[in-house]
Amino acid sequence: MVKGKITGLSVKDVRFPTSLGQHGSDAMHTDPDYSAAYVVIETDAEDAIKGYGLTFTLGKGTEIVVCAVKALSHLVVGRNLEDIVANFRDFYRQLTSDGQLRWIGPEKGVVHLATAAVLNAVWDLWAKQEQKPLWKLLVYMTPEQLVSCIDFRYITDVLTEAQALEILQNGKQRQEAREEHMVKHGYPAYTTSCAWLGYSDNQLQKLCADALKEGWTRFKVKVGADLQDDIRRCKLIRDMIGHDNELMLDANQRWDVNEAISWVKELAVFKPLWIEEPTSPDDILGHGTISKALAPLGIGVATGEQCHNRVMFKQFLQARALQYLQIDSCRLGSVNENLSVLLMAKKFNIPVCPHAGGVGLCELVQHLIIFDYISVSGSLEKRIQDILLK
Ligand SMILES: C[C@H](O)[C@@H](O)[C@@H](O)[C@H](O)C(=O)O
Ligand SMILES: [Mg+2]
Repeated sequence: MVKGKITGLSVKDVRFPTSLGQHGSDAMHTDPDYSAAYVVIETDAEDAIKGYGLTFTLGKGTEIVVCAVKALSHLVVGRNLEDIVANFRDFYRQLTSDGQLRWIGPEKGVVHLATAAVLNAVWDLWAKQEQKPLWKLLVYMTPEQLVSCIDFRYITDVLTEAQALEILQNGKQRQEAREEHMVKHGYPAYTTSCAWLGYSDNQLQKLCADALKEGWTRFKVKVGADLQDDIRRCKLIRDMIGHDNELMLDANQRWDVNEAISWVKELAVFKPLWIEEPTSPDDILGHGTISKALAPLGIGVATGEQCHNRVMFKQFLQARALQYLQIDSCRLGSVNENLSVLLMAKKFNIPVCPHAGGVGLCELVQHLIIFDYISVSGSLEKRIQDILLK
């Protein structure tokens, strides 16, 4: 039973000096300080349970997201949790359609990151009051309840409410067996922590050897700044992991479209599964061109960590511009918007491989992808989740 009126919302600017060790560095973010705008909401309920939510940021940007969270808080404080979850679609709309704040979005950029942090806290509060981990709350919601959380505005040309319901109803079939599988085996994952761009070859070798020893079988390497460095590093890692293990590349938006194609062709000998964010995250048709050019080499295009919203994902899917869809628990408008993207991916039969290279993201997004397996896609084929090693 959900209960209580939201009586307070606070937000903290939390930063870790990861840039000192070049942890998290890539071809575009050379000095990232992993950070978060961290939201806590309180209610007047006797249980005193609080909801915790965050959005991932890098250093200075956190200041601005914190301001945006404060600007949204009047839409949250004073509301009854029961009313929010009974009509979650409306609440999502109120947060994303505020007459003054939507001008600096809409549903993108700082204001959308702030929306994600606030809504993540609301979902956390709901799951805690129900005494379930978030994935289980989602798995045990009815298809009607799930659909009532989604804002279908702008996506009904590819996914109507009725179609979403049908997918979720089908997802209920043999759901118990998939839940058991998740509890026993967990979700397949790859490590992104061995080969940040600022790491030396020695460091890369050591981390890769450690990860192999721990049983990791899939590895992501940062590329995009210097072709000769990329060739050397990819060779190093491929030689270590062999051809039974999987290699993925991530360029973090470094290239123009034609440059991406020619650069990745030079790296094709290392047989990467995908090239991630080869160009601007907004260039849907550019991703389509790259996908087409690399398909004969067996290399897919992965993107999504900086894809603003469901509308962009809709177009990526319509344009067949990605082969691996990387949802992010804090870039999209929390669980609500991620649900719509999971359902669209199912409709287009595109595997979802969540992004989680950032503080808190691994912990959050695993709930969404476990739900996806149990209740939406029902498949683990070509599906792996991003994981940071401690
Ligand atoms: C700045 C960050 O570490 C990114 O490099 C990271 O999210 C990366 O793109 C990833 O896919 O994990
Ligand atoms: Mg990435």
